[in-house]
Amino acid sequence: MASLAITPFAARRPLPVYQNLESFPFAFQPLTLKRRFSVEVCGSSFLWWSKRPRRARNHVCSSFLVGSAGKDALCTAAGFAGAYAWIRIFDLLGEKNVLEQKLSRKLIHVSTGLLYVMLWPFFSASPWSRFFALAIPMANATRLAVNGFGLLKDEGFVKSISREGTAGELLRGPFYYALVLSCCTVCFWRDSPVGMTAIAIMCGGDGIADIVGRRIGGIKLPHNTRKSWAGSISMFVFGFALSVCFLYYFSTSGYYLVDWTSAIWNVALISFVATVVESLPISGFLDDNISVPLASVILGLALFSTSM
Ligand SMILES: Nc1ccn([C@@H]2O[C@H](COP(=O)(O)OP(=O)(O)OP(=O)(O)O)[C@@H](O)[C@H]2O)c(=O)n1
Ligand SMILES: C/C(=C\CO)CCC[C@H](C)CCC[C@H](C)CCCC(C)C
Repeated sequence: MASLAITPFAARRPLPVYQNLESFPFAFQPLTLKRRFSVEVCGSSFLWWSKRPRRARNHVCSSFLVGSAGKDALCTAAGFAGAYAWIRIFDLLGEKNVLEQKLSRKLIHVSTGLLYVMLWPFFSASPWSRFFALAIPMANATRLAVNGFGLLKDEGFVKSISREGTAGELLRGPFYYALVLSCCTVCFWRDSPVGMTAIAIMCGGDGIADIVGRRIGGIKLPHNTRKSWAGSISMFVFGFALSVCFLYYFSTSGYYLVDWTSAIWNVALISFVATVVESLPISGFLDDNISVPLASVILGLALFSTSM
């Protein structure tokens, strides 16, 4: 099994969170640092937290939670608006014939999940923040279901998300996609590399395989003549590169420490296995948006388990 690759700061040192946040490279930094004491208390470990006198603890934490709830609500609202606007842009580009429907759909597949994960560090250190983040893919899953079942008819939305322009399609690949983002948010959130690696490979890797495979094509795979070497190699390369970018992004934001030598090997192995799974002729009964993240999560749990 792999050696210690990634260690959450909280597991190593009792009070590191504000130090991590000092290297936080984003616009929300002043807001976070003003609440330094609160962040230390709630964002570190409950063990340390429970050693505080009860009255002081309640006071600090209730003010922290109220402040963080406002910040989290703002991030959730930005996510709702961002997702709506982003899909609308692709809808307009499709309408104006700037992008063909298949490419527009794949660009949405590649970009939305990656942008969603990039939003995670903007949420507060509250233990509830992941549930605020969860509201974003859940709201989009609801939008897909409502349109997919025909309860609402948003033609632009259906056109930019579906392959053939039929509403029923939204209930398959796109719906699974939103569910996978939701599950990774709840189960892994930002102090684990497992979920973000699975998302990077599902969004970036699998999406790019389609874009490159359709355009370059060329020699087909021996075990699946619908897929090409060009598609699979680009899936491996982009899945790997985007996963490494996420590890860098979240480690420099202070969520965990990375031992790069073993982390790179772990991510390469996960990307390779996910690429092999994507290449198998099984998408008729198991959608790529389930098989690829499932394989990545299982392997990620095994490889990163010593350091969780
Ligand atoms: N490893 C891969 C993956 C995809 N492709 C290309 O991308 C197309 C779409 O692949 P895929 O996404 O697996 O097909 P669908 O499931 O039909 O599409 P979607 O994921 O958009 O639902 C394939 O026909 C093929 O031309 C490829 O060449 N090599
Ligand atoms: C076409 C898709 C998958 C088919 O393989 C992707 C569907 C995307 C969903 C409709 C929208 C998902 C939105 C994200 C959860 C949030 C993005 C937020 C960000 C700020 C843009």
